[in-house]
Amino acid sequence: TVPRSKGLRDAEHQRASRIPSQFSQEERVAMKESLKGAIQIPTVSFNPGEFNTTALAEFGEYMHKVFPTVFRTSFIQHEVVGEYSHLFTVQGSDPSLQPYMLLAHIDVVPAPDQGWEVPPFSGLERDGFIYGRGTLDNKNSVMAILQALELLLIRNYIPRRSFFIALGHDEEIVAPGSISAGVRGTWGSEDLSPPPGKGCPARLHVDEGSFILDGFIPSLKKPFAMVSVSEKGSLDLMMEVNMTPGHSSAPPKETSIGILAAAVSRLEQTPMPNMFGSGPLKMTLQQLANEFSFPANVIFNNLWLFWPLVSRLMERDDITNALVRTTTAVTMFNAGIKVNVIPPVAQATVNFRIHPAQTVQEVLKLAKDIVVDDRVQFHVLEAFEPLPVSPFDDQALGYQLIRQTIQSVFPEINIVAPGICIAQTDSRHYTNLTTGIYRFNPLYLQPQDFSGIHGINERISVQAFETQVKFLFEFIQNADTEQRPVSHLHEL
Ligand SMILES: CCCCCCCC/C=C\CCCCCCCC(=O)N[C@@H](CCCCN)C(=O)O
Ligand SMILES: [Zn+2]
Ligand SMILES: [Zn+2]
Repeated sequence: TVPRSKGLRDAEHQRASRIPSQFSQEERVAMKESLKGAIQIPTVSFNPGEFNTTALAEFGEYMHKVFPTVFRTSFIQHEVVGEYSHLFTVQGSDPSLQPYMLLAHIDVVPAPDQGWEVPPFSGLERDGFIYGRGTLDNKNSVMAILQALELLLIRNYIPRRSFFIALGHDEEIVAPGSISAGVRGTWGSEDLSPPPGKGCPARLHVDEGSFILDGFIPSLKKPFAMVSVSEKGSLDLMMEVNMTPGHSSAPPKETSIGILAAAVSRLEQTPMPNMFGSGPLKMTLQQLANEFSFPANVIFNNLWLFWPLVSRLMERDDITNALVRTTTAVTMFNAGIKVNVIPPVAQATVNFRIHPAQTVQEVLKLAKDIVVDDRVQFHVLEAFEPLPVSPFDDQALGYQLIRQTIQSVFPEINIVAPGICIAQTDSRHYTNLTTGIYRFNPLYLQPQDFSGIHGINERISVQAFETQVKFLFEFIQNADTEQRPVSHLHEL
């Protein structure tokens, strides 16, 4: 008999053992209530070492409560890393298939009540939406990943391809990333060959960091899925001015506050150079070109000619501006001790998000050339270079698995394009483990929803969360393909 080709057997196997992503009404109610319960636990991380440890510990217990099957399944190992992060190793039946990793984070940024329609840690449901800090960033992913696994296990699913679930508790702060530090510690930070029994380090990661984008580009009426194959770098720069304190009845010409305020103002008034055309954005727009209406489709199909116009148009909106340049955000200003005392010190912190065509050092030098005042001291608090571009061609297993799952769960979406994440994710800690790092949240996002991330009235629709669970339910099964990742060397 002629042996079946591996591919055919693989496809047949996939079809034969496929578990349909249909959930009972009871399961659908339970999953939304589980998300609400997660939102109600205030796992806020403030600054390095400043976490709500009570809430983080409570969240660990909560996961055991709502996902009992995950925790009692023999082929799933659960480890607590760095006291409050969680690493699940799901052992597949075919050890020859290289594993992958699903990343999400438990911690959230603070959320003062002011401006919220409902209390930010209430998890209240209104008009089909669940409100709360973390509903988009990023407890939705924590809960959707574990929920999908729980539902698969209840249906007697056994994975062929091993995978890891890494749930960090310090993603939102300046930190080495305990879960990734813990994982590197377990797997060996430089050595890609793992210790015995730990399984190969994951060859692809899927994390937060992009969405199905709807309404972000004028004249692009249709939503499209952008899978972030890279992410901007970051530079947290603290600027400081020190002066001799004194009586405010005889003030100097300039105080430390005045000097620093002028420096900060110069930074804000002098945007970093527009780098349109160097980085993934041009690729994203070229893939979208035919989705635009006339005359935009002509413009985006001829960027060689129209790029100056496009780069100027993209500057107009805060979000698309973040795609064409290194952004400058003055986020903290602390100074003064008393109304009648000349302030001895003034400090301001600037958060730069670095375009892939620039480096930390280049941005630091540009900032100094803009401030141009020797009385202002520069202190780098944290810095990360822009990440390399992950492969996204037909051979890129991770990208193709995401694309395949998008097309099955969101059949109405006909464009999946690679792009760049304008924010940072924990995936930046894993660049020494894999080149296949992808950032995608299977949710529709409109500009007004983006303002909820780290802002007020962050919310997710019940339907969107259920679809996110469905996506992961499908993705985990799609990953059971026998296809093997191909090592890539990729230049944009
Ligand atoms: C051409 C199409 C237009 C693209 C429009 C992009 C719209 C924005 C989409 C996604 C942005 C990702 C936001 C969600 C992830 C945020 C993760 C986060 O908050 N990370 C923190 C990490 C902080 C680490 C300590 N420094 C952050 O970036 O601040
Ligand atoms: Zn996040
Ligand atoms: Zn965040």
